[in-house]
Order: sequence, then structure tokens, then C-alpha cells
Amino acid sequence: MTASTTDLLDALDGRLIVSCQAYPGEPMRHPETMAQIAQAAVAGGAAGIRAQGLADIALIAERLPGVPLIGLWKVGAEGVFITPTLRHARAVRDAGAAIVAIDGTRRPRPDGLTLASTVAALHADDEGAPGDGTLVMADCGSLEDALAAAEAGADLIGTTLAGYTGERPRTDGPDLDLIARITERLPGVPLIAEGRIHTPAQAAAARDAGALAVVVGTAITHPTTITGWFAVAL
Ligand SMILES: CC(=O)N[C@H](C=O)[C@@H](O)[C@H](O)[C@H](O)COP(=O)(O)O
Repeated sequence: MTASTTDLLDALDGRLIVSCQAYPGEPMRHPETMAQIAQAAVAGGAAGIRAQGLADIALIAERLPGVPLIGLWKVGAEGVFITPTLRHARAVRDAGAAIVAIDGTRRPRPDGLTLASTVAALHADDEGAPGDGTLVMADCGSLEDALAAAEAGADLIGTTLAGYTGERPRTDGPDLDLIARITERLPGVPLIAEGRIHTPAQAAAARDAGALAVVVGTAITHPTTITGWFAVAL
């Protein structure tokens, strides 16, 4: 692990990462809007940002230099849709993401590459290049995914897809059991807890279950969903 990688992981250790995403057709789907939300999140104590789409990633990287940025590129919303190919991953990196989040499941990838060869290609791109190496976050849906992703060379594991691939139940709140199982089996691999973390207490529980850092999206940055929670309560 290089010194810069250690610094980046140290900066995230025990901290909050805020995912700033708006979905196709939504009123807030604009890079300026997402950049403002990211800046507001950092002002509130976020140590890192997760962002979707090349324009959002580029603008957030420019506005928040030095803040660890996890980038992804969603293609559709089913199957392998989070940064599905090596081409998408390289574009996310080139847009300015320090950490590239890619589908980290065991499902076939649309470009026919394995997860291992995708990670290896991204790491090989950095060889001999000046500056920091790209870190790859594997967005996983199960313990089996996480074990395979670590074997494939992923730098970080995320529980992003737990409850969305059919291998785990869609828990009401974070999948704490999965977080605990992954950290028990992969003690040396940084785990990012992500998915359905809706309260500060759930964020703390995810950290206590063994996560290095915790990503919160919807509960902080998706007002349509948050409004719906209140609206249905009345
Ligand atoms: C499954 C999927 O597509 N997850 C996406 C991954 O980037 C996002 O839509 C989520 O908002 C993100 O993972 C954060 O999770 P939550 O919004 O539950 O805090």
C-alpha cells in the first residue's frame, strides 16, 4: 500500500461519506446541484463524497479538492449497472474520482472481462505514472461477492448491493449481519458500509459492526424520498 493510499484510508477511518445522486428525470439531476449538496455535506462533517456520472464527478472534484471522492457511472438500473465495464471505470477515474466504484458481484460483466482483469487493468494504468494510484471499490451484494472481490484485488469492499442482487434480504436498514461477516472473514480489507443507512444510530451500528467508513445517500441527499417518509406518516 502506498503512503497516499494509507493517507486516504486514514482520512476515511471512522467517518461519514455522503452519496450525492439524483436519478434520471429528477429535478435535482444537475452537476451544479449535486456539487452544492456535496459542499454542504462536507460543511456538515462528511469526510468523503460518492458521486455518479462524469459531469458530477468532475465538478465535485474541482469544488472539493482533497476530499476523497468515490465515483461511479450507472448504466441503467438492472443487472450489472454500477460502472459495468473497464471503459466506464477508466472514464470515472479520468473525471477525477480517487476511488472508482464498480460492480463487485460475481455476475458476468457486459464487456466479458472478469472483475480481476478489470481491477488489474486499472491498477496497471497507474504503473509508472506520477501521483496517486486509483483505488477500486467493489460494490458487493453478499459475503461470497466480497470474498471473490478481495481475491480479485479490489482495494475496498462495499456492501452497496446487499439486498439488490437476490443473495441477501433487503433489510430494513443496513445489513449489519453482512458487514460483520465480511469484516470477520476479511480483516485486512477496508469495508465501506453502504445501503439503507437512514439514521445516525444505524450509521454508528454499521461502524461498530466493523466498517471502516459509512456511506449515507438517500437519508441525507434525496429529498423526494425523505419527504415521502414524512408524507406517509400523516
Ligand atoms: C443499489 C444502488 O443502486 N445503490 C446506489 C449506488 O451508488 C445508490 O442509488 C444509493 O443511493 C447509494 O448506494 C447509497 O445508499 P442509500 O441511498 O440507501 O443510503
